Amino acid sequence: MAFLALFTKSFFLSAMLFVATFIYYLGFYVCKKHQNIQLSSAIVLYSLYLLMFFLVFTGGVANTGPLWIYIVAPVSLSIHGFRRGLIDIAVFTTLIILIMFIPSNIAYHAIYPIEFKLRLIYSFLTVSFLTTLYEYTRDHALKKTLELKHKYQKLANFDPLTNLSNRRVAYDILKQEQSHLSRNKEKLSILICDVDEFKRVNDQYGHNAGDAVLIELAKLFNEQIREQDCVARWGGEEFLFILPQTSAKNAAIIAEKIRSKVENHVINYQEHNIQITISMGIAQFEMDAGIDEVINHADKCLYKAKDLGRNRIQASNEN
Ligand SMILES: Nc1nc2c(ncn2[C@@H]2O[C@H](COP(=O)(O)OP(=O)(O)OP(=O)(O)O)[C@@H](O)[C@H]2O)c(=O)[nH]1
Repeated sequence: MAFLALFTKSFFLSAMLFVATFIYYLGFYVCKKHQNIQLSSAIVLYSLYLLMFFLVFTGGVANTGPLWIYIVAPVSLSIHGFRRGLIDIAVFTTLIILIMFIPSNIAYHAIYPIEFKLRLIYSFLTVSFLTTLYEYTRDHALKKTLELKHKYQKLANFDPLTNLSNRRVAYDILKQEQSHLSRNKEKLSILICDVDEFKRVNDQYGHNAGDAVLIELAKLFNEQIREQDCVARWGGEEFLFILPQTSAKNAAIIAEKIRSKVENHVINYQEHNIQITISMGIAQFEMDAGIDEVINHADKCLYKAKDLGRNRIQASNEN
């Protein structure tokens, strides 16, 4: 359009269009180079408004300048979203009306027939309304999709009963921690914890009471671990603790603290006071040991702890 205006000797219009092109490029540059999307969109949007005011004021080529104002609604709404975009459009419409209806003896501007001015405003408002409706629906659909994404992500990563990480996430964390281990030569230990005679809790108080016990245990475990540790629901009444920068010896101290905390904790469910105990198997990662191998070690220790009478911890070097 700038080149066309140049060929038709509309030098001022051509210069304005070249300036606008440069400003849009500047907006693009700010976005690309400085990742400042807010600033670049403000540059694009408000320079577009200025160009529109200029085209309506001067008439552009043969008084067709006002026909470009329809692009304002979609650009405003896509840049500033539903609410702010609507405010921008309202302010823009008011200024356009002022420019077109201002008496030409006050400011000399392009003269349009009254029918044209009114129809331009009506059609602009109709396009703005339809664009707003579209933007609202799109925004609503996007929010719903993000909500669903968040919900399914949560379902995929967390156990819905206890809100702890599930087995898959625990395995991923173990893989991650194991890779740190080979790089930093740090120690890493795990605890596998199983509720003792949990079937009895279900049989005696009901399945819902069993669920309440698991929820309370998860809370208690979370309170006992350090920031760098992780506790996950490994299976039915089994939990896995991942303890980075921790030797088996220190893991045993942590395990004993947790075991004793559970032993002395009374879980109130409806009118029942439920007391439970846990057994734990401890294993430390050796440099070239695989994850399954270490889990196997911890599992064997857990069985041993159960065999020795439950409510105890057992480390692999005590086998
Ligand atoms: N309420 C409830 N029970 C569960 C859940 N997952 C597993 N269980 C129950 O946990 C019980 C585990 O029983 P067992 O494997 O026999 O073990 P235990 O009774 O804990 O005995 P030991 O492990 O040998 O001390 C079973 O009755 C399962 O139904 C759950 O999410 N909620």
